[in-house]
Amino acid sequence: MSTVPYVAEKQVAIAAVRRACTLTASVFNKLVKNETLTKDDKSPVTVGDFSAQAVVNTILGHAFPDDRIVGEEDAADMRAESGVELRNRIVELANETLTGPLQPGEENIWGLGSGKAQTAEQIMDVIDRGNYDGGRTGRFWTLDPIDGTKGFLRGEQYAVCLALINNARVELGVIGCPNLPVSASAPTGERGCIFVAVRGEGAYQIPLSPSSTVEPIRLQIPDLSQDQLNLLESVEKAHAKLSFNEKVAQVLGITREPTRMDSQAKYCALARGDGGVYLRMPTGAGYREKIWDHAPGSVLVEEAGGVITDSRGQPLDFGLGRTLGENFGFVAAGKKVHSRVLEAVKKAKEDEATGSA
Ligand SMILES: Nc1ncnc2c1ncn2[C@@H]1O[C@H](COP(=O)(O)O)[C@@H](O)[C@H]1OP(=O)(O)O
Ligand SMILES: [Mg+2]
Ligand SMILES: [Mg+2]
Ligand SMILES: [Mg+2]
Repeated sequence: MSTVPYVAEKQVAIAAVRRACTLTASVFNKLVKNETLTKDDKSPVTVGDFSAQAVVNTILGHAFPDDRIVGEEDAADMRAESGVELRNRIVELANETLTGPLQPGEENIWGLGSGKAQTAEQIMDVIDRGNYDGGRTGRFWTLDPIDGTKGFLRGEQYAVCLALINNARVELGVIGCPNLPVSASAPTGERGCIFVAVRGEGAYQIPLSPSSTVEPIRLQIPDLSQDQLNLLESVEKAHAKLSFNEKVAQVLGITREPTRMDSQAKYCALARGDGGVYLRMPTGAGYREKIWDHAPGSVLVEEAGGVITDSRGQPLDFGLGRTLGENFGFVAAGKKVHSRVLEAVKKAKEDEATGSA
């Protein structure tokens, strides 16, 4: 008799992402000026990022005490003498979310709905449980508490992203998108969805609200016709070489405008057929992509029948540590389109090298 893998992990991951999404959505409406910091790499981080990491790590810690976590944030700024205000706000937000009443689907998750608040020290320690370095062997989670912080700050797309990796293979991915329309055909309609994939078990879209009775939707990347095809790409010019995307689109004969969207919501859009190709090329500034920025998206795309590789067609390696190593960019698409895109990238690179474009 075969058993369905990762049932408990999936339930816990969905509950954790749901709670974190409730937190980030409410923080957005209340954010004030000094609640956003600039990190050493010049990227922004908000009280929402820290407290969402505290919430997810706490839930994972209760459910799977031996599991390690590779999380984007750490508590160093909160521990600094100047960080008192920041710390108090994050502790308040995290406790508010963790002590909220038990939701459907959380019945077996110990520690939730207990009403028991954590101390500041405990919150900082639990955020720092995300300091694991990753690697080739063993089991660990990756967490990006707010992916696309710039999109979050603009009130646009962002995502809470969680994945489980075992021996360098992504086994489970859960992506919460509080601002993503439930259906691309109703862009001004209801917003908020979660995307879930377990290796070998398919990719699904489920409602963000735990009390919704809407059934999961199985996702399969459709075979898009040439005139339906377009590129999914970053909003931020510093994150991806958008001028190169334009050349690739030309080579492919794509006529539709690209869809620009922050965060791993791009992988979710691809998985449900809202756009045919996610192309992310390095800007040349030496940025190394992080495993938490692609782990859940990669399993989602693969389980929706698609393919994800670097721009040379090589598989992504999640066993190298916190980063994906040397950055050759990413190509994700349905099977047939993917090989065409790799050819087009090659051609655009050659044209660039010979100056013929
Ligand atoms: N210089 C950079 N180049 C590429 N990606 C970056 C850079 N700085 C931050 N990022 C990360 O890129 C992702 C956003 O990409 P996109 O613009 O396509 O949404 C985020 O994970 C963001 O981190 P963060 O999680 O802090 O927002
Ligand atoms: Mg960040
Ligand atoms: Mg990110
Ligand atoms: Mg982030």
